[in-house]
Amino acid sequence: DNKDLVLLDFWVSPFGQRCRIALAEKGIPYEYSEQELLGTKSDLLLRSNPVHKKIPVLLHAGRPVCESLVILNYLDEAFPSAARSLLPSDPYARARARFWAAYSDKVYELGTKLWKLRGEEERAQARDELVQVLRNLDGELGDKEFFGGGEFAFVDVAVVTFMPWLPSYERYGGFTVKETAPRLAAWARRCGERESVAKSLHSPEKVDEFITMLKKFYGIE
Ligand SMILES: N[C@@H](CCC(=O)N[C@@H](CSO)C(=O)NCC(=O)O)C(=O)O
Repeated sequence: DNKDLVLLDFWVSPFGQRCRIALAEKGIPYEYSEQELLGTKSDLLLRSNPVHKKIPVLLHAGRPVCESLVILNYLDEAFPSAARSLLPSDPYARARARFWAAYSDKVYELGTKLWKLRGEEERAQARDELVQVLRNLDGELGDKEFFGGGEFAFVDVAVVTFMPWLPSYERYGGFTVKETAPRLAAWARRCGERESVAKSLHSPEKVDEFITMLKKFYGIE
């Protein structure tokens, strides 16, 4: 295995999965290092990301790169001869891709509130905001095959890892993706046919079990 590249990760993390999909798409070998997050974090993780103490962290020749989208950008720049790039070459297209990839984090941020917040009002607010985020993503995708246009690229990698979480968000939030963002739902199925995606994502059932476990862990009914 390639000691030069180590990914500190957590099996169900959509942020870590972004990196796994990018590395697979680019054909870059690396060592996967599963981290303990709910118990005692490893010294390696705490040393590598002392600011956020979060995964994913990419260790490249021992030097830590933190934040999933920063890692995706870094992979394009540090491995220019890899099988493919994820960002387009045009500066304006790159700017738009970075905007939408960063925006998609809201899916997870708001979705988490649906199962974590105790107040009915706060949950309803989070639901309404999440529905709007999904509508905006659906609008940006439009009738394109992928967010990257004709090819699966940067924004697609950023967004697709949240898809297995949506069935749980639908149930906790009381909405359907089919009605809210039908083109996004179809796009998610298309992405799931790619090997890099299929081998990195877990099933909605597994994700839902994980959420149930987290609710118990946090003592949320
Ligand atoms: N903005 C960051 C988010 C990473 C993150 O939330 N990592 C979580 C696991 S996935 O939900 C994490 O490491 N949590 C540990 C903790 O919060 O203690 C990114 O894009 O990399």
